[in-house]
Amino acid sequence: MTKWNSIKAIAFDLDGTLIDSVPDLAAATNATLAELGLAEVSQAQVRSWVGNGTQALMERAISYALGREVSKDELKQAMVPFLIHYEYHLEKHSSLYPNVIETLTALTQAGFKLALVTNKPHKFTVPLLRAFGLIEFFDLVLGGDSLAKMKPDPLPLAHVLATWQMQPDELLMIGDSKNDILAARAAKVSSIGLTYGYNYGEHISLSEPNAVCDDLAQISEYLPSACV
Ligand SMILES: O=C(O)COP(=O)(O)O
Ligand SMILES: [Mg+2]
Repeated sequence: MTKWNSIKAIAFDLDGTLIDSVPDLAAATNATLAELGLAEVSQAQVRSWVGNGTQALMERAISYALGREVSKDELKQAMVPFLIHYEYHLEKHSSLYPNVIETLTALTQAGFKLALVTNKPHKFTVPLLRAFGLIEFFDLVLGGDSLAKMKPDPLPLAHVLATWQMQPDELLMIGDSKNDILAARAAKVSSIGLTYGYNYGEHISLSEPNAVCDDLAQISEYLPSACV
């Protein structure tokens, strides 16, 4: 098995990688749709719409419920209740995937620096990380609105590299979505795709990450046992 001996830092995606957040995203989506007098959608539908931030999720949900495109104004109005509902639901029915704490603990102890690079708005990311006891693992947390562009743009990963004064071959991106893999490729960073998360209903291997894992614990097989 190839080991990436140059890796010193790892950028983790959040939704579908560390936390199964769809139950709460679906609850907030449906509470918003109900306020707008629209029919509920299923968790499976929400799962296929997650990936480009909360605004894109709401746009997809309302457009599905209305059966037509959503205007900028309609979306802006819908985001007001959605943000309130998501703040309320946030972690209530979400859960950690297997081996998350164990893997992050082992990586930290081995000396890797960890960044969290999500498309979720920053104001939800930090409380969610806190609620699941993850915040202390990360030296840098970037939300989808922290910079001018979100994944699949390479900007967030370029920001991590610049902040830590690292070369692309020293960083590894781990995520469940094509947005993570495309962002990594564009930043010339290697990536591992996870099969258990959300990827618009597509298998992550179709996005051609450098490796594919079914469980987060498997990523250590690709890394040196200690970061020197
Ligand atoms: O908020 C989203 O749509 C996806 O978030 P993620 O980048 O952590 O998967
Ligand atoms: Mg994700």
